[in-house]
Amino acid sequence: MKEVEPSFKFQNISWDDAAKKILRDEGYESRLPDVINIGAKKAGTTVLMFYLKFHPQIQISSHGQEVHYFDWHYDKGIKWYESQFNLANKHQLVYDKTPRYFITKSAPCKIRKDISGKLRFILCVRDPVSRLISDFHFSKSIRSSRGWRQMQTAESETKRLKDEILTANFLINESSPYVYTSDYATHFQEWLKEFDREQFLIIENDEMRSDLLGELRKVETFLGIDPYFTEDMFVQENRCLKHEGELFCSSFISDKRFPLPTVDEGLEKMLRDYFRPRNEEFERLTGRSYKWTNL
Ligand SMILES: Nc1ncnc2c1ncn2[C@@H]1O[C@H](COP(=O)(O)OS(=O)(=O)O)[C@@H](OP(=O)(O)O)[C@H]1O
Repeated sequence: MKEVEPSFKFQNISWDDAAKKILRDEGYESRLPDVINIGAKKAGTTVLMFYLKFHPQIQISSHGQEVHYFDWHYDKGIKWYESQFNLANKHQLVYDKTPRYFITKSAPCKIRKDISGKLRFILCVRDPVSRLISDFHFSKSIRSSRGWRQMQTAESETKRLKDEILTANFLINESSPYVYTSDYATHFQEWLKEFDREQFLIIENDEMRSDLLGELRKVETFLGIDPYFTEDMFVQENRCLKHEGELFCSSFISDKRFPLPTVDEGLEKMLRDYFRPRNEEFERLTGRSYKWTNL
């Protein structure tokens, strides 16, 4: 009898399914995440995933994007969630990054119920005021047309920012999503109702900007995976990574083709006064200090 070529065996199934079959034969399987980067939005979550995906023991979503299961796609079911990730072998960890989970009140409880085993979380944080400005700028920049952008000035952006984050009585508007997302203590409290503090690694944005390799090593240690990143891999001011003889570069700098708002002394003081007690509470909850807590 004629031997059937392996490629022939797969001719009625997609290339993707054929590749998956080969991987399954080699011990790869579909799995729910072992580690979730829960946020916060605009605190450096993309750059962190860009590098971690090169680690041989990390598998991310197959489309390389945020999965948004526990906030937007929960009705699609857990099998759908599982199917969003690359197959992983027993030495690898499956990694989800969806910064909106951090502020989704129902997410911690859903995650605890739906994913068994000892999950680990990475929480990226940043000076709440600079996070707020980045979030404000970025949200509008992705929604707005080029014509709109060209008409913006620092003054018009400052006015728009104030309209968004201040109430009619010129107080900080707690329900503005920009303000709300930067109130780390309120959100983290919800996570601590369901998980132990030890399950979270906090990555601070300024520390990641000044010592990317150091922070990646913290992630490796926290996740119990082999040390992979070395100094010589990072080139062009950390924007590119040398991996298996190739150079991979990406731009993580948000689109700032129209002016940023100006945060004058008065507004900055209001924001700092608003966030200070919340930052202090966040320090207490996380058991570590941040340079921006008492600014
Ligand atoms: N190496 C490094 N370290 C720390 N932070 C960095 C790094 N590279 C980029 N960035 C900044 O990360 C900001 C975007 O954060 P996120 O990727 O979490 O944004 S998002 O929520 O996924 O949209 C975004 O901030 P802004 O530029 O202020 O908007 C990026 O500049």
